Amino acid sequence: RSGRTAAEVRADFPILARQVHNKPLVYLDSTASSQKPQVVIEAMNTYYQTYNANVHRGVYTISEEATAAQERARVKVARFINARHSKQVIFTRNTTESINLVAYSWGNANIHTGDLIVLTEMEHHSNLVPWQLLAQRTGARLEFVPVTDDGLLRLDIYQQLLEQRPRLVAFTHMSNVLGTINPVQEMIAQAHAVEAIVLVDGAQSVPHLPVDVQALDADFYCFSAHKMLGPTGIGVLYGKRALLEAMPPFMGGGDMIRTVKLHESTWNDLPWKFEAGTPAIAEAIGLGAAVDYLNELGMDWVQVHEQEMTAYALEQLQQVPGLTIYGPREIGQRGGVISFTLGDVHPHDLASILDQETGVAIRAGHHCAQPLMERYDVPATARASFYVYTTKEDIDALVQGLHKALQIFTF
Ligand SMILES: Cc1ncc(COP(=O)(O)O)c(CN[C@@H](CS)C(=O)O)c1O
Repeated sequence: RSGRTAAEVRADFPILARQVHNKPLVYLDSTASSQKPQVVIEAMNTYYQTYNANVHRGVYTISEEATAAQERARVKVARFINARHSKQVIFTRNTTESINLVAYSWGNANIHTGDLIVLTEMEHHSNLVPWQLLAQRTGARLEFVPVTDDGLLRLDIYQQLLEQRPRLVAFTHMSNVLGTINPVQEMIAQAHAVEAIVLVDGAQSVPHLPVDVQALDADFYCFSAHKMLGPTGIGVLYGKRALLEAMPPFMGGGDMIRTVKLHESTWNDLPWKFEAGTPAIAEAIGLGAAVDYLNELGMDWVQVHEQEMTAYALEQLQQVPGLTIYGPREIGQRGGVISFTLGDVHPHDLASILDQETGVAIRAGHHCAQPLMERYDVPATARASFYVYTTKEDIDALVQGLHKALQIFTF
């Protein structure tokens, strides 16, 4: 919708004017954390400079302004994912905490010995370990949907697992390693047909794709501000109202209560029942500014831009000798995350050379997805990822860097 070019967008991100090792910074690790536009930085500074106060409690102007700003941010987030009501938007610290909140609050109350939880082989540790801990606490069992050689879920096996009537199904909307975009709407409908509850890990989808939680009919949907142009320290748990109303609090403390006696307390309404203590106020305001920025660009623009960058990158990378790409080749089946290996060059060495020789920043490692590394029999991969500020010149710099690394490592 915006019609702006990535080159124009780049000017909004102060850090992208940086040099590293006397070369322009080429930031290709937005999957780990995105960069921040000036308007997000300014929104947070303005809060600290002109209306810094605690929320919900003060009966003075700047506290009322801070409270209003935080709740405006919540409404913006609710509209951004098309939640029916902003009460369904719980502010957490990050995707990891959002998933843990569901595993402890909904899980402890609803998962029992012998119950089945279905996950997939491509999950991030944050959407795997909380369920392992829940299974250990309750005696539930985990089953996993495998991934094909080119990074797609085995939906036939997903169907078979659903026949065992799991209580809970949890999967990522987009893989942070393979870039695979899963058919979540269809997977949710199939899980609901056997009365399973579905949690979607949206850490890599909300920043990059239009997400409509009502159309998807997700029961829980989780994501982080720092991956979508916002600050670290704040994330979101979206949940269906009836589920959130029925769930016991996750953490106890100030704000999440209605009345407190020495021996027992009653709880506040949604969303505050799940927001104990002083919230991340500046971060909520920053997230609100990030949502405004993305709405200005339009998520359709974001998705199309990233598809263009991904198509160009796949085309260029495939010409690098000895380079192996992991994940779907079809642009419609993947987002702007490309994991790859370059011959037998260790990804860590490759990332260091790229940083030192060309100013290119990519991720190297297991990307908090060790089971997926095992599935592809690699100790680690290199990973390049794209966002609203990525240009073809960035990708050219990466490819030139890879050729330079080949020279260094093959003589
Ligand atoms: C699919 C997916 N699910 C959960 C998380 C966790 O997000 P937090 O904001 O850290 O809680 C991430 C964050 N993945 C980063 C850090 S490992 C990456 O470099 O891939 C993710 O990609």
